[in-house]
Amino acid sequence: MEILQINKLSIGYGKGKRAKIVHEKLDAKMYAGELVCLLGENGTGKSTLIRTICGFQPALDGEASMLGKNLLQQSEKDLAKMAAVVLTDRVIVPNATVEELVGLGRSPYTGTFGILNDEDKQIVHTSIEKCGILHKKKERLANLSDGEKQKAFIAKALAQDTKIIILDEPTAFLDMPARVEIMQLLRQIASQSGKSVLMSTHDLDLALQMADKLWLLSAQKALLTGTPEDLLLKNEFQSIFQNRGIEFDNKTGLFRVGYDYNMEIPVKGHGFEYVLLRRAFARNGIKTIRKKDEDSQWLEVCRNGKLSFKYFQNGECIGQEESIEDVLALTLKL
Ligand SMILES: Nc1ncnc2c1ncn2[C@@H]1O[C@H](COP(=O)(O)OP(=O)(O)OP(=O)(O)O)[C@@H](O)[C@H]1O
Repeated sequence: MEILQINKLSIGYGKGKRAKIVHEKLDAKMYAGELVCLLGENGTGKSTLIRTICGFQPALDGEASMLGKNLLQQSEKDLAKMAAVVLTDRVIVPNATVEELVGLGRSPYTGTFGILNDEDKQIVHTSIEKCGILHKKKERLANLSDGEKQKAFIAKALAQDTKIIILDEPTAFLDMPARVEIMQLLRQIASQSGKSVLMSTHDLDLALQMADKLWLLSAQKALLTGTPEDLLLKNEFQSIFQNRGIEFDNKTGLFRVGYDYNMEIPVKGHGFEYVLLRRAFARNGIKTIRKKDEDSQWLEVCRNGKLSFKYFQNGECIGQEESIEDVLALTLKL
């Protein structure tokens, strides 16, 4: 089921002649139960897009709609029932407990004084439980780790009981295990509760593995959308992140640093040892090329019981080392 649709949406700042257009005519769709990661280099407009969709800043043109209703024309309270938002520059109330923060998620449904009824309290409890921080329910936010704090904000978004959850860089400032945990939690929320989750991130590797769809935003192109695999097949990452000496390797889904090579060495070998040797050599400006039959001198990765790196000249071994550090030193001497 289609949940969110953005249609010829133009985003940016200011009005009229002095408007700063960040992007024009963006189109995208999001379906129920999908985790969508919004990716793009610094300054391409991810936060601007997210803030516009959430109604925190006006669109310059076009529309964003949810289940047929124009999000950009909703009252704050109605919008809060449609989409829950977790921003990086969120206001932290350090003295509030996890339970109190998550309780704020119920505010679109409570009266003026924000008093929670039994059903609200149950929803708050379940939301905290789903985020795996029930043991921190009575803890003050100031006493939580960054990862736990993020989970508390996600629990608040869950308690808001919306079809969409939108998050701006929820994994920023977290260490690797915490990033994975937050992504897994969001993945679970999308697939188990049928909510649509849209998040911006710089964690390309995690997004490639865990997102159902990616939205790629770049300065040159409009918004490219699709499964990570389709975008890899179409070679879209290369054009988007082609910048500042990095290269995107479609086969591994990883970035390669572009090196200036000043030497080439024919190498015979394969497997993990060869990959690591190639990486260490590249870092030192040495390009490894596959040994051809006619090469008279080459380096060979040998695995006869013990790993060794041997230099051959006209079929004879002229030097041998057992570590990458030593073979590199030998290579630079030769
Ligand atoms: N309040 C503002 N007024 C005018 N221009 C702004 C404002 N905020 C951001 N911009 C500009 O809009 C463009 C997009 O910024 P935005 O913060 O949306 O990018 P981003 O992709 O989220 O970047 P990052 O990955 O660094 O967070 C940038 O050129 C930025 O300088």
